[in-house]
Amino acid sequence: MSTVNIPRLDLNFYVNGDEEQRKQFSDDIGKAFNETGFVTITNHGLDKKLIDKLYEDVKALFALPDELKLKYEKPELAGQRGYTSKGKETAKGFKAPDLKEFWQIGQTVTDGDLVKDQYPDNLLVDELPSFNSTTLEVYKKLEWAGQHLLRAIAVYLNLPENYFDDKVHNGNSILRTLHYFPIENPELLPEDAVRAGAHEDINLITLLIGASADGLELLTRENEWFPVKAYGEDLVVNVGDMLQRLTNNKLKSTTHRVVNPPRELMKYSRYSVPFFLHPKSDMDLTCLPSCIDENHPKQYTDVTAGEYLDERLREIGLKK
Ligand SMILES: O=C(O)CCC(=O)C(=O)O
Ligand SMILES: [Fe+2]
Repeated sequence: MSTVNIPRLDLNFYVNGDEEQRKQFSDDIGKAFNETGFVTITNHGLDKKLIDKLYEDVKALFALPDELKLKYEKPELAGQRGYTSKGKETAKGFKAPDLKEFWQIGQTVTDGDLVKDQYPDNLLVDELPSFNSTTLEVYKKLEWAGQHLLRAIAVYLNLPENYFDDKVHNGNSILRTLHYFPIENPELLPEDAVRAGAHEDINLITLLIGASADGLELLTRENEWFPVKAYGEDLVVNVGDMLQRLTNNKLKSTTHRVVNPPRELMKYSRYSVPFFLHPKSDMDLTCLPSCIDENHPKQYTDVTAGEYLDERLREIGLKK
């Protein structure tokens, strides 16, 4: 099996470090995003207590009866807010849907920004007020961490440090709480049914809480699957297709999946919480001129983030 370097980086080095530490952080994250598309991040601003509380609330949500959760499934929202039931999302190129259900929370604009009109309101879980408040707090904290990671990436790309700031302020980010549900009879599953089929994320970067659980794997350049492991409460952070597009493939949106556990463990749940950091929909994803040269001809047509998101949601069956 090939070995893959997924460095563990301390966000505090970038946020509060001296010049040398900040430069080191930018270089390290840029290099890892160029090579494997994945890093793990410590000192990201979410303490263990908040993460434990989040998982407690997420478990309580999915433990609610299916009929009750279905009350919060709104097909007109294309899964972007509230509940998406089992069997709804299918990775591109797969026949069987992923073995998961999820709940998504979007942006809450409170500063009068006109972008508010573009976003549907979040659905609140009447039965679990603490789920609503915890996820909102986690959303804000991950937005903060993501903004600082993008600053470090902008420096690596020789852009102004604040290049992404106004593009992600009040952006269309999504916090997804995920439940890979127990399967009592794995032998009855369709052949290609997995927890999450091989895919690339759509957004700029993804910050994932809970990747200490087994199952997440990335596809190496040698076309081998390699397990991604995070230490303790570290976040796993990876490049999505929007950032890959913007950088004309300089930063890699690496294919990943969540495999099924051994048969005897299929009857246990797996939970995870990715935060998909999206810009506002008017962000121009045209390849940066600095990422195009003789050896790296332009690979993508010009598109805005909003147009691109629409196209991708149709592909995975969430938007009709
Ligand atoms: O559950 C995980 O560990 C990863 C989930 C994921 O890749 C996704 O939802 O895009
Ligand atoms: Fe993903």
